[in-house]
Amino acid sequence: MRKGKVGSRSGKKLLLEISLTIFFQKLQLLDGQMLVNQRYLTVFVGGNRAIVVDEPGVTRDRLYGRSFWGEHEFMVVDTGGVVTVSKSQANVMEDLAISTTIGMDGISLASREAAVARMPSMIEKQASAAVEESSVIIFLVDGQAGLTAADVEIADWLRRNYSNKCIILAVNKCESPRKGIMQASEFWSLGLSPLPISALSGTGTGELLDFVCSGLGKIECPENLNEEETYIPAIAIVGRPNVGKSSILNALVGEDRTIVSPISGTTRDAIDTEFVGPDGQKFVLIDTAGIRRRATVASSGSVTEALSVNRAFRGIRRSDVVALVIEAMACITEQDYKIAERIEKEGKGCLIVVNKWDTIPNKNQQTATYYEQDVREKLRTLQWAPIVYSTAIAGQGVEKIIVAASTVEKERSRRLGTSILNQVVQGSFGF
Ligand SMILES: Nc1nc2c(ncn2[C@@H]2O[C@H](COP(=O)(O)OP(=O)(O)OP(=O)(O)O)[C@@H](O)[C@H]2O)c(=O)[nH]1
Repeated sequence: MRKGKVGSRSGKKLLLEISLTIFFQKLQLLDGQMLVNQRYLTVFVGGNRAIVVDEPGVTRDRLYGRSFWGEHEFMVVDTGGVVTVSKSQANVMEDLAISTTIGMDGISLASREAAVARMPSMIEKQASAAVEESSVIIFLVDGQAGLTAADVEIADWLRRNYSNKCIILAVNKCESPRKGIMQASEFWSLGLSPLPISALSGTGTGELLDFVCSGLGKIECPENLNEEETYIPAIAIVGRPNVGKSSILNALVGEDRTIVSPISGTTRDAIDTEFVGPDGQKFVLIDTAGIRRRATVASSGSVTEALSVNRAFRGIRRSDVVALVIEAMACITEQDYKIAERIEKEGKGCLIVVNKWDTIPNKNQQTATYYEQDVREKLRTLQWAPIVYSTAIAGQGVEKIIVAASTVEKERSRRLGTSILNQVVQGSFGF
């Protein structure tokens, strides 16, 4: 669904095939150049999509942003910066992962270390998936640092595996047009035509976008779709860290759309994915970062986490329905209650997902009833929200989440006649 099927913008007849990947090479990330690179993404999609922190390894999942250039519409994919991982680089990445994760996941040190060690390859898998599904690849190199061994390695890898795709070599940080030509000339040896650009000043980015558009295929799109036809309800998946939000998303879409790990704080950006439900209805699923207590986030001093939580709140605001995920064994915590309050305050539709249902021992027919009583008792603000039980790692119960979300969304958008509204307001129904 996601690939090649962007929604339409009224008045546009042609859409260009989506997917243009900008992937950052690892050395650039480790040099702390991500800030500039991310600005480059911002130049493309506008606004403030990706978390931008001058700290390596922040982006982990694939991040999609819709972009326009002239009459053309396409999707830009931002990825983590791992494409080629040598042993020494992998070690650095492990250290980074250790130093930047939240660390309240309750797993043993050995499991944690093993999970951290797997992180670079998982980020790399996400980056490769983005390259795989893209029509155009922008290979971004650093014009100020000059040609590096990693550039050569990546160019070889791209030529070997993706010669059928349009690959554009963009030499970033060429602020001065005259000097830029000199800076770029060094990269001819990669066997691709280097294009000097500056994400900072915007120099050359127009030309780059012209190249991008010429490399994209055309998709016919029906003209003048009305608002109702283009409206796609959004479901935000929110909850405390490590409750299984990403696992639910992956189980629903049937692929590793986001990285799942026992380390809490794995998801950082809010990840949007279009999804078609069993009855053909489309949804946008928004996977969000785990939300810890405000005081805990503040005392951790992590800017990345603070921004992640901010994105999660924005995810709630952008959504129509929120799936509040709680962990079965932990039952309702104070933080779950706080998140529930937030959802209620935002006026969103909601369902409660009790995930990791498999971890409850000796279940019988009464278990869900007892559980429900407890949830109702402790989450009074969401009395009206349906409850769904799931075991995301086995894909059990996840389809019920969509069914419940769809019902909530329909109820939420139901139009009431004036007379019913008057009756409600006047308290005829006992409200
Ligand atoms: N037993 C069990 N484990 C699960 C289930 N769902 C997820 N997990 C495990 O819980 C851990 C966290 O899963 P994630 O999907 O990454 O959790 P998350 O809520 O997205 O985590 P953050 O990104 O940290 O907020 C992983 O080790 C998963 O394998 C489930 O239904 N049952």
